[in-house]
Amino acid sequence: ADVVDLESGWEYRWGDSPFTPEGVPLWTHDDASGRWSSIGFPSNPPGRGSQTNVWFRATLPDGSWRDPVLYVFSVDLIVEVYLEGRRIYRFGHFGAQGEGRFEGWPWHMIPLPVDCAGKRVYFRVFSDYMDIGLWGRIRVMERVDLLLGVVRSSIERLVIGGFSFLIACLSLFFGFLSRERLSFTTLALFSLASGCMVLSGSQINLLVIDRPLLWDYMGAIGYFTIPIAMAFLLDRWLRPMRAPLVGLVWRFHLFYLVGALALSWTGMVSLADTYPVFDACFAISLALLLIPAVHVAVHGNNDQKAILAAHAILSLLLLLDMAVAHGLIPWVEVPVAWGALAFSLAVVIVSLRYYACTQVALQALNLSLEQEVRRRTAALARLVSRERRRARMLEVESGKRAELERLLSDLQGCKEMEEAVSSLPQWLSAFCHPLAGAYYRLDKDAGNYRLQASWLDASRSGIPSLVPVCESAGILTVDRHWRLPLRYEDPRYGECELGVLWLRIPDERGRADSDEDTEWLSLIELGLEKIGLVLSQHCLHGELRRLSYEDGLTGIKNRRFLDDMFSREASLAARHERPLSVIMCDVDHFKRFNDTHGHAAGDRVLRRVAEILSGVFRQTDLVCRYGGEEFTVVMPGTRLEDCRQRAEELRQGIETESFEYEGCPLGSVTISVGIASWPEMAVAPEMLIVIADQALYRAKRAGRNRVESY
Ligand SMILES: Nc1nc2c(ncn2[C@@H]2O[C@H](COP(=O)(O)OP(=O)(O)OP(=O)(O)O)[C@@H](O)[C@H]2O)c(=O)[nH]1
Repeated sequence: ADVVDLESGWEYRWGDSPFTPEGVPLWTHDDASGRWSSIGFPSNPPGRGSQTNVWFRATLPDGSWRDPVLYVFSVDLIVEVYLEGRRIYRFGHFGAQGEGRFEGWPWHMIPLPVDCAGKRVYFRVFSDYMDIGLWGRIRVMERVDLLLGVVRSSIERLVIGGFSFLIACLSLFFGFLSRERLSFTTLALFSLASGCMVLSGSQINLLVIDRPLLWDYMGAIGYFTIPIAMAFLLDRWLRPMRAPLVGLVWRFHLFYLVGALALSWTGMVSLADTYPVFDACFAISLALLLIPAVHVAVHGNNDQKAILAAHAILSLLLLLDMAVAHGLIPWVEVPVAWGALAFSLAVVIVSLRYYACTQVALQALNLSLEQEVRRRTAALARLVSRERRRARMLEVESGKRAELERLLSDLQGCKEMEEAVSSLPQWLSAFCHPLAGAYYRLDKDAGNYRLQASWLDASRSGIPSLVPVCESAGILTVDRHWRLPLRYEDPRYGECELGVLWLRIPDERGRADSDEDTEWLSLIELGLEKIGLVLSQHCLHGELRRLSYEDGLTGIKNRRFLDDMFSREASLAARHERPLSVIMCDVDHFKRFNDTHGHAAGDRVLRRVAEILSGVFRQTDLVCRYGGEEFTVVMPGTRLEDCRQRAEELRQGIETESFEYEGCPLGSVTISVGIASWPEMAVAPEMLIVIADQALYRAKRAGRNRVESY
């Protein structure tokens, strides 16, 4: 069908037509050509002055239409259309003076009769806006074609607007996820604004909701918000640099948005009038933002550069649209929607990139978290098993300590060192359990250690029966074994080694430096140390005992020893009915000897007599110095006759001995001997010493150098 542009052959006439009482405008009948002036396009005729009313007329073209309509892109501001004196269309309400209010900038579909060709159509226009008249395209066409065209032209805006809304949601979503929350929220605001702007300009809107002003408000909100979002984003990107001008721009535009909407909503100003002011401010703002934007474009990251490029495209398109709207360049439909699309695509790219980065970061985080969890779980397991081991070890340790205390008290209860030492192997095997091992005792003469005990499967782990002497006083690790010496203090020889303990290092660890090994080692070391102390004690006691029983001059036992031992020997003899004899002997005229040869020579004689005594009697006989030059011999199991014989041997031995002192002969000495035997001579063995002493007295009185019995 025909589509004919009606963009020439127009005439205009300032002012408003008078009307007949029937409402017919007289100017539609008045063909006074002189009052009408021709104009290329029915918009902003010259010589407006303060005029708010103007009429336009044109002759409708020829064409074949079934349902023709006149399509007008836009009108400033309200309009009535007349054909043959009859009003065929009205937008807005004209008052009695031909005045009216702004009611939006919709597109217009003015129905025409089928035979409209060649007829004059009149436009009555009112505008107190800076522009007056028709705007954009004016066409005569088939109604269906117009509607199809409207739908077709709207699809682009609907898609781009919808896309912008989607992007706004996406940006909000990323805003919640991202640390750059405010930047993404601003991008969302920007997308929302451009979406509103694009959608509000879609012509199909009026077919859905025929409220032009509503759509214009929506458009204004979107349009006025764009510089706010733009400047706010720049302000954030420029931080920490101070850019007070940028902050001022977005604050001003926010103030303008709220103020303009509030004023037009309350009717104090026309929404249409807020546009030119905004356009001027927007242009200035764009100029002000140019330098900061260039700074960000140079120094910013790729995301910022992409967003800025989209901003630049949208801003240029908006400036172009502005120039068209204010008649600075001829009318052309500026594809502002494409600017919004460019911006939305930039946001999509940034979001996708951010999403990809987030995914990578999330994966890395996930991985590191998993690793951290694994590491902590392992550490926890290690801690738990260590604590378990420690608890077990503590239990073992307290058991071992109690065991050690028992052993130490047992050891202390022993009378002699040897008794204590003999119980050690068995005890050590119990104390060292569950560690397999062996105990060796040092054989100094042979120069090696002899195996005393081995326990658990120690013998299978290659414990030899002999090991060589090692001088080390500390713990050694030898062939998967610990070697721990058992040492004690001997008052005569200093620190001595009694033996060594060999312990097999537990297989499951195989190391000597783990915590548990260290615990074991220190526990056993402590045990050996304490045992060493008790042994040292025994050794010291033995030495003290030896010293208290020994005669300092002759080295044989003294009177104290005799006193201690004699009662025991007497009881044993009585219990076992075993004979017992006692010899008491005394050097004759020793005073004289001393006086003659000196005390030192006397000492020498006494020492030699003691040696002879020790040589004459059996090991089991007790040879003691009774005091001064008097000696006693206790002979368990010896009858009187044997005793007498021995005493005689002794007497003769002394008599025949040639004493000398420092190479000088001292001559000979004699001894007097008294003997007593049980059961031959006494009722009870305890009486023997007294009886022997009396026999000695008798020998002295009988002339000395003789053996006498009681
Ligand atoms: N050199 C020396 N002399 C001693 C020791 N102990 C005692 N004597 C002396 O032995 C002498 C004992 O003298 P007496 O008890 O009178 O007896 P005695 O002279 O041997 O005369 P009889 O026993 O009667 O034969 C004293 O002079 C003591 O000083 C000693 O350890 N060394």
